[in-house]
Amino acid sequence: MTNPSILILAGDGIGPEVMAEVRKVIDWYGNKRDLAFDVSEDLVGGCAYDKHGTPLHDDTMAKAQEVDAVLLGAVGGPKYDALDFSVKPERGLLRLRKEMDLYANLRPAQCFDALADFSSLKKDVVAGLDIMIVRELTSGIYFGEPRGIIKEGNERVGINTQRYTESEIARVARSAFELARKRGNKVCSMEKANVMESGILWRDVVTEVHAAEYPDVELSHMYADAGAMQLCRWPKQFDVIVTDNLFGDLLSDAAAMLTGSLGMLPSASLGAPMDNGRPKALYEPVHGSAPDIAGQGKANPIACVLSFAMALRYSFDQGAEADRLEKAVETVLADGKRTADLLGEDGVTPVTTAEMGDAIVAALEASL
Ligand SMILES: NC(=O)C1=CN([C@@H]2O[C@H](COP(=O)(O)OP(=O)(O)OC[C@H]3O[C@@H](n4cnc5c(N)ncnc54)[C@H](O)[C@@H]3O)[C@@H](O)[C@H]2O)C=CC1
Ligand SMILES: CC(C)CC(=O)C(=O)O
Ligand SMILES: [Mg+2]
Repeated sequence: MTNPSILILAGDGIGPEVMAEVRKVIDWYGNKRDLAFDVSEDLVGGCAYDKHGTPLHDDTMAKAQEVDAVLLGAVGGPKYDALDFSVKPERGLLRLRKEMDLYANLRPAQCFDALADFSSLKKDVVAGLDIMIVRELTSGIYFGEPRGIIKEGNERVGINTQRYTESEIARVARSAFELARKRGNKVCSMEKANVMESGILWRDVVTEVHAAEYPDVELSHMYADAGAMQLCRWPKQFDVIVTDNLFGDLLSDAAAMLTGSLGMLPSASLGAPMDNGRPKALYEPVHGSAPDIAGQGKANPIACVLSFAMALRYSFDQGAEADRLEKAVETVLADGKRTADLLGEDGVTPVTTAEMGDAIVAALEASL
């Protein structure tokens, strides 16, 4: 039997730094759990532009379509800010998501007990928090046409289009309802049906899918601005939140801070099942390339490590090993290990990115 295949696209900025720690974890599984993966690496984002003049080479795109899972670090950075929009690093990531048809982006926000004091909210508001944001990932305003910057009279006009079809809304709604059934059985759908036609359609379709296929799941609706407020006020009222591409992007960064840091939030981007019954999948931290700390050994690798835990769960049918890895992260945090982003003012010396990765591997080892 061949090993499951993984394509690593570490990308730019802190991407390669956090991915180096995931490599340690992957190697540990190969050596200690008889869970070997065929790992290949390639370029995406600014580093791909530097080499090929495009943020995603066609060969890389083809490889991504073939493997069992893609692990991505992050893309972008100030070096590429002035590039033409068509070759910006971020466009490489958007192309991957679109062409792999990864429509359901799962962004779990869980607050580890050891970090409940550190969250930007009060301890009782976040302790035990476990919510799942399901963000639509392949449509909406990041992809809609027309788009561009045009000249109108004497001034420029920037245009983006929010566009959703019924089927795009229905399939991500189903992902959210299916997940809810395995969790707290509640879905809150967020849009702005008060001011956007796409929001009206979103609400209608989610309501129809619910009535026809998931009447056992509790469904509520919220305008996304009020949802942002409720996420900060009392996040534990939510179980699964389903929302569009733009609102999901914003709400998940906000949810990250409930857990302590943007460096804590993993994600899984899932598409339709392949021939083997597993979804097409890409796993990546929610954060970006963090140019302000890149190259300094300060990046928190936990979001990327937890993204690999999601790969173990959703792509490789290794739920128990995913639990083991999440537990290892919990142990390391309970032991007081903190990267700089998780430090308060109490004078604790931060660990480096590599030290955090080593500590996670040591905790895995101790779990045997
Ligand atoms: N999926 C991706 O590849 C994403 C790429 N980006 C790109 O990244 C670049 C920088 O964007 P920003 O808005 O600064 O967002 P960012 O997520 O890179 O950073 C925001 C803040 O969070 C901190 N941070 C992020 N990840 C961290 C980690 N693992 N450990 C410790 N601190 C961490 C950063 O130091 C920074 O202060 C841009 O080019 C942007 O387009 C942004 C978001 C997602
Ligand atoms: C490059 C952006 C589209 C990525 C982003 O901010 C995200 O997906 O969270
Ligand atoms: Mg984002």
